[in-house]
Amino acid sequence: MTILLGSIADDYTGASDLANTLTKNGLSTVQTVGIPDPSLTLPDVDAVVVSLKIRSVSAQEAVAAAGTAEHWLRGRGAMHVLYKICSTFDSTDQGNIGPVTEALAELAGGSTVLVTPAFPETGRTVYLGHLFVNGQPLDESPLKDHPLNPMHDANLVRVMARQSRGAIGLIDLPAVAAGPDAVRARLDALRAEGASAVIADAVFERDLEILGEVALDAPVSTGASGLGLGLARALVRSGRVPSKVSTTADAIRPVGGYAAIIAGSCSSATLRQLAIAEQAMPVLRLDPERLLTAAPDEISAALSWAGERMKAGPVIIAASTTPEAVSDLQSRYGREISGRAIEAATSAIAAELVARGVRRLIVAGGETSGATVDRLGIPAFLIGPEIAPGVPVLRTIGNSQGEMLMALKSGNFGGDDFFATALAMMR
Ligand SMILES: Nc1ncnc2c1ncn2[C@@H]1O[C@H](COP(=O)(O)OP(=O)(O)O)[C@@H](O)[C@H]1O
Ligand SMILES: O=C(O)[C@@H](O)C(=O)COP(=O)(O)O
Repeated sequence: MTILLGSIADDYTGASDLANTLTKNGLSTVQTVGIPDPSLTLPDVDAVVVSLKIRSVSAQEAVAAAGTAEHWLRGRGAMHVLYKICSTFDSTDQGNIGPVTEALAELAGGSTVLVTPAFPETGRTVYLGHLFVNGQPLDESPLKDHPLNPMHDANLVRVMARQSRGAIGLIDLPAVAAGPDAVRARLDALRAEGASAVIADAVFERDLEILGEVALDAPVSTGASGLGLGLARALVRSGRVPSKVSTTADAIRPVGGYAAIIAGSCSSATLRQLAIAEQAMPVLRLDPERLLTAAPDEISAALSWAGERMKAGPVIIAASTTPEAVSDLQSRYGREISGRAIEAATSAIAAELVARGVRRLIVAGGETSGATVDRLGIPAFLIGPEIAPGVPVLRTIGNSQGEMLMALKSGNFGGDDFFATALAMMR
């Protein structure tokens, strides 16, 4: 397999979001979970997105894992590697976007890296280095209440500078709108001033097409699905994409079995989606405190609750709760401990449901999805049709339970009726 574009995604929902965007924009794509075992047969594709779970680990651990993935991707022919980060720049002052970006650049010979989390289709735009989420500055958006990485600064030049060794520059919208040569000139000037990375403004898809074209001049870029769109369209325009057989149709053949939804995201979008779904299907609200203090009992109670119900139709099991309840739990048990314990419990429930016949599984939340996919031991996914911007139907490859259909929903993505829409596409 020789690939054109490689990507390292910092979480699993983000990886499926990017794989969806690349597929929609002309690159056949497969999503792997970590570096696949050499015995796993992958289809011949244009792009591979390696999913890692490194968004909230230490910078040192993230750099090491990303370096190994980069080596694997380059070994398969990737000329360009995109470090896929969250469109809401989820990270802390201690990492990991800056350190991983700088490390990947060094591995590739030391270029200044173009960085943009803009993804206009989902309302993420960057202007004068400031990130807006559906029109609200990042620090006033629901991301200010994220359970693991609350975002309190919309100025990405500042945010990334706090995480980086080198200086961070800005390529503003007038330069981007002026076209690829103006961006190249600005990038050269910032490189001469010693910038290790530059935040690039982008408001419309045409801005991302320009940035994608310029990004391909270098071996590494950092961004969200919007930059993926720009890179894919630039590769297609350049005539470098051979026509390969689409794997999408294969990805949605029905699998049967029971259907379940596991939610660990506490984002406002997921809370709304759960409230809507609750009117049409059974929803179990887990007791988050018991997931920390009496997990085995709470897990077996959830499995008993699901037992007969899932034979009649899809069921939802959710740990998700309001920002007030999250901070109350965290003030008593700690942020990290609460998050990880709840992920362990929700993934254990998911794995047991699969053992009992669930073959269509939707997971809401990035960390929650990562824990679940790891627990199930799924090595890779084919990319099916889009359920909502950023969320495709996935078909598992190479897992011991047999083929399953899954959707890994970023907490913030999807319309109010996301769960019903997804279930209708997963038969
Ligand atoms: N009731 C709760 N209280 C505290 N933390 C929770 C609760 N429910 C879920 N969590 C944790 O919140 C985090 C949500 O992150 P994630 O799954 O990545 O969602 P998102 O996609 O919205 O970022 C996870 O670590 C999850 O275990
Ligand atoms: O870029 C995005 O917004 C998503 O692809 C993503 O990474 C979301 O992360 P989670 O909200 O933690 O799922």
